[in-house]
Amino acid sequence: MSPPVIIRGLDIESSPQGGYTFIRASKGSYSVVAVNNAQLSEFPLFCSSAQASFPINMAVTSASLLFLSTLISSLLLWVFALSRRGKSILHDLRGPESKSFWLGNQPEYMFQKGTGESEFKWMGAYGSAWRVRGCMGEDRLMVADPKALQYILHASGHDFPKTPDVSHTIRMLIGDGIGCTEGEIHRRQRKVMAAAFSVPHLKAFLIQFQFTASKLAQKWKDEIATDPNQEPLLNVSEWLSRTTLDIIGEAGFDFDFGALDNSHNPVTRMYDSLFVDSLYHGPLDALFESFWRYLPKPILNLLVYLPRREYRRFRNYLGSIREVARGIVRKSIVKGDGRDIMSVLLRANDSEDPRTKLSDNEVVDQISTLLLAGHDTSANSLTWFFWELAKHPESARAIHEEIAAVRARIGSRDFSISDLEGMSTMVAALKESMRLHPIVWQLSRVAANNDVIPLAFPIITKSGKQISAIPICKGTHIDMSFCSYSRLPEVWGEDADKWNPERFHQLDKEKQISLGLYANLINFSGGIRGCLGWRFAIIEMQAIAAALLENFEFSLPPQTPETQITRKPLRLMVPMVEGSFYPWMGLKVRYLE
Ligand code: HEM
Repeated sequence: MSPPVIIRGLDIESSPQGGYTFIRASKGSYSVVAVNNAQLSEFPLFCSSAQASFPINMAVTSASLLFLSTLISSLLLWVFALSRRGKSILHDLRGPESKSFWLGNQPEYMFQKGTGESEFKWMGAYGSAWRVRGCMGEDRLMVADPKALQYILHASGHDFPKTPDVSHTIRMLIGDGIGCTEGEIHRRQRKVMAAAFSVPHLKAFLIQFQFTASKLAQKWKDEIATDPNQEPLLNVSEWLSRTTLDIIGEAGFDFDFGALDNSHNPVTRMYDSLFVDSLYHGPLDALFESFWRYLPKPILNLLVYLPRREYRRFRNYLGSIREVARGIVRKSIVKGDGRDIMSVLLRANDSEDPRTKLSDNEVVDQISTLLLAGHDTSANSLTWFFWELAKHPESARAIHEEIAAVRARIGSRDFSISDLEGMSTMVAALKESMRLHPIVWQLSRVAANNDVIPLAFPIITKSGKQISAIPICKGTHIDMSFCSYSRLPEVWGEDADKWNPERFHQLDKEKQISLGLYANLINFSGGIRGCLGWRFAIIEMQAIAAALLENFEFSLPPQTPETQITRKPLRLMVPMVEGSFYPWMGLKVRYLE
């Protein structure tokens, strides 16, 4: 009897395919117990012992056919993988051994318990660049080196596009928005969108950020007033997510999602669960997605119709968001003179050459892009910031004092951009928290040509040579490990693993290799695909942080296995406690009288 096959992500009670019913048989495996509701004796999936209702000869024939086709395809894949391995010139790079030909090292970093645990170990052993194995023996390059990242993101234009699997997953969520277009289409979309992110426009949003932040502060005061200990445990991650959804709604599209007022708001609820299915991703998903790069686009576009819960969720999400987005575009066109991002974008688009203008559908899909790119990203980054302050009360105290001093100086008016920028203790703590917790913890790219990647910090190869550049072949996959760069001792100092906001006052900027868009951090990526909303995010995060830290103090709840936070490596790095299915960052919040 062949061993049971692990199928993750299937509903236990029923499967959409052909009326099979599955039950969990043993550790993570599933067995078929009924076909079209006819009860069978239980048998592991794909096993030939379905004699209870299949005729024996039919079962044997199908099993033999299955065995033969598996053997032939395995052989073909093996030959294919070997031929690819021959082409790779990464084999002299040091890197972790892989336990599986099929999956390589992928499970060690895609499904690790805490984001970066494997990469930090590898970086310690091999330096700032190393080889990892992808699926089917593929050699991939993993880099944390600032010069290498600089070269891939900034210097090489469109020579390192996104990998097709990643691009396609993004396309399932945002349609044809800027996040998944390449080459000329990307250039065209970015030009129009950049107009909406000019500095004067963004500065005008400060009032909106402050209005929504004070609404959140009022909600928390109400929660505190009704708590018997005046110090409730709040899921800060969820509150911030609702706050930033309302902000991007108002500032982005002059649209009120009402997320802070109503947690049952359908859009908020869609976001709450959008990525939960990736919790169930397992090795088979990694293997499946590694084939995507060989599929032509028309076939890729059909994948979303596969009967998987995750894809169904993505389809429903994109359908609903496009409905909302069409309404927003209609309203902005009628209004004509709005100051929100979408209105500015529409005006910029109108004055474009008709040949390079965004089509109506492209405009609609920029809304889903901005919603996805511009809401949980800021919320998540702020969540880690408040967590760090709860762990480091001395830093929090210094910030409270700094804000109080500014308040004493300016009286009751709102903080201006220069007041916020002048809060150097708070700004340094925000940077330090972003450095320790880059929520986009890695990005993958593929080399469009044979190339040579320069390194700032030379590495030693397997054959003992010291090299300061890595030659790569066209088609090589590169995993840019943002979480590793952010802890590189050569860049951040020997205490790179530790919380030390002071470092941002002490770093020798002359010695650092200029990378990324803000404070030499890589959180916003960089170059031609760098985050368009980074200034928006910085002003937004500073405004929310100041509004909350002027009023509240954060502390950790008693630490038990149930309250221990892990940095879950989902599509974004999110806080979770073991066994939960939603982002969770429970902090005790006290009102500062
Ligand atoms: C702390 C908050 C944020 C972080 C950490 C962040 C991070 C990133 C990163 C890493 C990328 C590159 C993704 C890739 O290459 O696949 C990106 C792209 C992008 N971000 Fe952000 N982002 C943040 C906030 C925002 C906000 C608030 C907006 C809009 C209001 C925004 C809009 C965009 C857009 C439009 C792109 C696509 C750029 C392109 O492909 O050319 N982001 N962001």
